[in-house]
Amino acid sequence: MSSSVVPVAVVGAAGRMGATTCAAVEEADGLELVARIDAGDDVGAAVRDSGALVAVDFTVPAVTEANVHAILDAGAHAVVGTTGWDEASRSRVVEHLDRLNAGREDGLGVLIAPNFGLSAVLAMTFAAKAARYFESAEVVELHHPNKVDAPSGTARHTAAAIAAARADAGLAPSPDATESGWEARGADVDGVRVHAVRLRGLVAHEEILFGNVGEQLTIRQDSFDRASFMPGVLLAVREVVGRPGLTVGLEHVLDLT
Ligand SMILES: NC(=O)c1ccc[n+]([C@@H]2O[C@H](COP(=O)([O-])OP(=O)(O)OC[C@H]3O[C@@H](n4cnc5c(N)ncnc54)[C@H](O)[C@@H]3O)[C@@H](O)[C@H]2O)c1
Ligand SMILES: O=C(O)C1=N[C@H](C(=O)O)CCC1
Repeated sequence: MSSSVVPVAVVGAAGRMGATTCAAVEEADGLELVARIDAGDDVGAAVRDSGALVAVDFTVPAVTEANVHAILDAGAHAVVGTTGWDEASRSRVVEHLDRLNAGREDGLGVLIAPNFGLSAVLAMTFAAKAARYFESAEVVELHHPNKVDAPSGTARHTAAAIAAARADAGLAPSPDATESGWEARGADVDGVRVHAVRLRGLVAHEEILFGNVGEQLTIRQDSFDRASFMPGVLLAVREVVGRPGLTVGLEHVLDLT
């Protein structure tokens, strides 16, 4: 393996996204797939023994944080697509990175992105820009019925960005006269209602709805094939090595912030 080639391990390699990522890495110039890791494997040992410089995690919410700690202890950077992260789990990763990187110039990096798809990242960016101008905002996410978590990580990331923009603009809560049947109003993510649809035939889709008197703005993105996520995954693999610490969201790598 020449020194310019980046060795990459994939964790969750037998899954929908992991298998797609393995194929993409094998096809990519300058990257070499050195490990396919899945349930039952010792993630840290497999990453360390493979000599991977970067490990990509597409597993399940219940295990992704533990996998990232194991990847870091194995001396590799992590690119994480698995969803289910919250402020507490992200903080524990930051603490781990701070300990490992103390005094180092070339510290380890972790890049977590709820969505690596360009259309999704742009939709989230446009929504954050539009949010301050509308009285009402709601998010609808639509996915295949094999998805284990709801709302999606993309919808949570979108709603959090909308909520931050609304707070920055000093907006009042969106109007809602609901008195009963709150279970039909969807999840409350930072004060933004998020609705989840699961339907055979779908892959990954999101609609962001903004409303004012007499008008509506709808921002929609569709991922019809998991190939749509791969340019972003490969970009993250190449970028994470030079980004010590925790980066959350591909928008920071696409110069959209
Ligand atoms: N960021 C993005 O762009 C993006 C895109 C699609 C999916 N996702 C997320 O990626 C995750 C995986 O989605 P999927 O559709 O590939 O799921 P999947 O169920 O098809 O794949 C998950 C894989 O992880 C493996 N696994 C489970 N526990 C493990 C462990 N402890 N160690 C190693 N491997 C383990 C499973 O055996 C399986 O092969 C989900 O959280 C999903 O929300 C993110
Ligand atoms: O297929 C999935 O599962 C997806 N999960 C991510 C999310 O939860 O936002 C990204 C879209 C596809």
